[in-house]
Amino acid sequence: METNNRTYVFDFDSTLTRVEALDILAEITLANNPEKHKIIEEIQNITNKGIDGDISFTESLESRIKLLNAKKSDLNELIRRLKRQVSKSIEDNKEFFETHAEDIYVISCGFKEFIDPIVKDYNIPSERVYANTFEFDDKEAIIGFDSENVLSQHDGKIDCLKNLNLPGEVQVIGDGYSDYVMRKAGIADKFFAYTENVSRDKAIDNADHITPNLDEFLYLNKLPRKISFPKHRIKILLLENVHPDAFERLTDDGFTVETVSRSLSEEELIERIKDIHVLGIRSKTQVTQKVIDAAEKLMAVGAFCIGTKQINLEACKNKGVVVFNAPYSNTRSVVELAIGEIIMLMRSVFARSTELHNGEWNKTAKGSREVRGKKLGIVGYGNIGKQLSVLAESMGMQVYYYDIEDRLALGNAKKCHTLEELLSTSDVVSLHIDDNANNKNFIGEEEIKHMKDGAVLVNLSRGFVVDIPALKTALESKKLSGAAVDVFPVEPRANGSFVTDLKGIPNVILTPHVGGSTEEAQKDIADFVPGKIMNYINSGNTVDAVNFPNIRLPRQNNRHRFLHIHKNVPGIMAKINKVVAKYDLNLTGQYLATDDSVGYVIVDVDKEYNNEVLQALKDIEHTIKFRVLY
Ligand SMILES: NC(=O)C1=CN([C@@H]2O[C@H](COP(=O)(O)OP(=O)(O)OC[C@H]3O[C@@H](n4cnc5c(N)ncnc54)[C@H](O)[C@@H]3O)[C@@H](O)[C@H]2O)C=CC1
Ligand SMILES: O=C(O)CCC(=O)C(=O)O
Repeated sequence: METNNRTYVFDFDSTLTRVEALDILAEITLANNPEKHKIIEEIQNITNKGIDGDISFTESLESRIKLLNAKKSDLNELIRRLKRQVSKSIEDNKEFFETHAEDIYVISCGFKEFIDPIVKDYNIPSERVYANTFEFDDKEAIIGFDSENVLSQHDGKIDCLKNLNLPGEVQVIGDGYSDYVMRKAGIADKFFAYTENVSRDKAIDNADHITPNLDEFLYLNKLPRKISFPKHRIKILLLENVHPDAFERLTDDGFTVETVSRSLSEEELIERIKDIHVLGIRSKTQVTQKVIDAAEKLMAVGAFCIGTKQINLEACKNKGVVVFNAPYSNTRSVVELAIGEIIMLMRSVFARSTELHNGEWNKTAKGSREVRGKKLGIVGYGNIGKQLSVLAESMGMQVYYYDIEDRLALGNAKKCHTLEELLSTSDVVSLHIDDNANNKNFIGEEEIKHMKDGAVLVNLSRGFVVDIPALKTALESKKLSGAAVDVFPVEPRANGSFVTDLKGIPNVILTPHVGGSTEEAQKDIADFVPGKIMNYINSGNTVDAVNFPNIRLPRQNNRHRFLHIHKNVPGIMAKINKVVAKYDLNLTGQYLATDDSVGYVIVDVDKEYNNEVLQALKDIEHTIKFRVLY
């Protein structure tokens, strides 16, 4: 048990629990009442007016009890429900209620009948719970409350706290103005507006501190807590119109998230990145060395797409910034677009459609071919190439593929040993190679020469892979009968005007890099990437990181976890262990993952440790980043 000459006075409803208990009681008692919603709304209005001090509390209590029409037996169900509705950060920090049991009080205008059983689980005995009590009739119906209790009176909390005459500094934690009044009256020393469940302007405006959860309260008071750094202090910036689900997932987990619908220029990003802990981007934002140099707090970058060429992965690694992407989420979307475009090109549908848009009826079979039995050449037999192979074959196409790596053929696909072999065989060539810089101008004049006359080319990989002037010439000379291009060597940062040399050429389908832009893909990415980010920030896991040693860590309870990222030079592990030995830490786990340039050590220790150990670990030469998780 610890004490520091301070007492903590907690409100109950919407502070220790996520809800107002009488609202829940109303849901129980009015379950079968046809007027249920109307009555509950009325009760909530009365509750809010009482909390904000707009009507007298006694008046609010009387009116609500009348509307509730509750019985003693309803309280059992209420207690059962409230146990499941304890505020998340209160639940997470149960240890605080154990270590400071002597210093914690509850002063509430709710009722002891349901507060006592809930807070008992948090080590707060009935003697330290100050609240109202119900009055029952002989049939055990709730008919009123003990009107002698000061807490049934307007601003009753003031008298209640005054009567307690608590020693030392008194801190009040609550969501309402009726909690603040104790501070206003000069009986409490500090008022913390607790906004985890509800944000009330009158409380916030008057608070000494606003605490979005108990973590922040404990952090401000330098008290032991479940996580070392409150999550809402971790700032996440999501650019480029990342799907709103990502915002929701990350904010639900407690992070502070900002979104910008477009990509930022290097200068803009340098300015914004300074106080950002996690950056989320898609394919347009360039995370350069200069950006990383300016990123003082950056811990992770999430690429909400497959490609990571836009990120200087080495610069990130050297700064201890872990990068994640979504390698699978949008692959099916790209494949479906490729299939659609192959059919459209082979049938010259866009040419016919454009003519008709311009008022020309041109019913012809010329330049219109089935895909059945045609040869599809897939360049890059990775996650996308392979799926395309399966779908194309199911439409009756003969599939050929070429890859620099050994890739197993799916179905009846045939492997080509050279690019030339594939190009000279295929009626359709579809590019699905990765975004590495060596693939610049991968398809140019020479390669096009090897293609069959009248073949079509589909590029949904990266813009720089195709030499655009060479493609333009081939299309204009009719060497190629069509092309579909989704990606361009230079793409704009935001939606707006855009010009390409391929504009206006018949049977050329142009799309603004939308291969992976489907609702399904974006939703899946918005689930996948935040999951990886949260896993790293919350527990140190680097599984699936693209630039960092991958490590899957076991879950830990009642332990502290130190994360140490350092340059991979000899002797660091020994130095870490020297610190561990010097401060007599009781290790419960130690993990190490390295690559050529960085080492990542995770140290799990028992509850107690000397704070000096943190500085000692930070001070180890070649340390890149160090943080304590919990
Ligand atoms: N248009 C869009 O919206 C989207 C485009 N993409 C792009 O699609 C491309 C493919 O993505 P995934 O299939 O997921 O990648 P992946 O990494 O799974 O597969 C790429 C394959 O290309 C092969 N490869 C690389 N260079 C090659 C070369 N010079 N010659 C032959 N094979 C080569 C690799 O060995 C690998 O098997 C990437 O460039 C990605 O950025 C991905 C998603 C959406
Ligand atoms: O739509 C996006 O954000 C980029 C898609 C893409 O090219 C990728 O995932 O690599």
